Amino acid sequence: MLEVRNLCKHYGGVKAVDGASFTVEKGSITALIGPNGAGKTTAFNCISRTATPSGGEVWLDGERIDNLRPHKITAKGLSRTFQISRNLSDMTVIENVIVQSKVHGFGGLFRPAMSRDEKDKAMSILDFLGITRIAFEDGHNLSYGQKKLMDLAALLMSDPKVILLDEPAGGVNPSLMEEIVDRIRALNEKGMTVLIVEHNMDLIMRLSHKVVVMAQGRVICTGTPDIVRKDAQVLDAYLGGVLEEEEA
Ligand SMILES: Nc1ncnc2c1ncn2[C@@H]1O[C@H](COP(=O)(O)OP(=O)(O)OP(=O)(O)O)[C@@H](O)[C@H]1O
Repeated sequence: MLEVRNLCKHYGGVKAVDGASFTVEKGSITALIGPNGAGKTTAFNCISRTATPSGGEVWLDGERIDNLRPHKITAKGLSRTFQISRNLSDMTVIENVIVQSKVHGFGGLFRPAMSRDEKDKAMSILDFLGITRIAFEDGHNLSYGQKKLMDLAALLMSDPKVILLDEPAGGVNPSLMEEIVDRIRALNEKGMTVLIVEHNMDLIMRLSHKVVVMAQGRVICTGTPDIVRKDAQVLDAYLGGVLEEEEA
């Protein structure tokens, strides 16, 4: 469904992404993992076109999308969240959800005129995510985890086919993390394809069907969580320390 071919992004002399290729199969939960600075977020930025790739191609459902503007990519069915919540704190949750979905997070200096349909849709998404109780809370009253759920709600407003989640459980308390995992799984069961960047190995190993490991801008291993866990190169580059810590 999503195919990344030889993707490159250079910042001056820094090869943030250096010829990365991988695919995300339709209906899968695919994880993109790797040590800090491996190029995961940059790859996300290039796929969603919030950064311009220096080279390579991105294909969605057989159509090349790396030359499209971000809102066109959203319209084709690909949406993403950001590592840092883009919460517009002077608005309520429901306003945030609607505004973010309209302006892709780069505007929103006004209170939105919300149509009845938009409100109904936003409320049903908040209901699905289990957060209707905070629909009319001000953004600045939310916990970090609730903001993550709000971002997820905003992303679902565009009816995406594939979603890119950048550290959805980062900094979230364990019980809310379980809720987020549960909701991602429920979305996937409804047919949503998911690409996820996350540092929490336990979450990745439980949730994903396939894992793509990046290091220094390149893909060094791809496989099921079990295969990736045992790959010598991955252990060497990254997982060794993490898994040894977990097993200790
Ligand atoms: N705008 C930028 N300008 C210059 N260098 C950048 C920029 N964005 C990223 N980099 C560099 O590119 C490399 C990859 O960064 P990136 O944030 O994509 O890694 P990551 O795998 O997402 O890391 P983390 O897990 O810490 O979020 C790093 O060396 C980073 O310093």
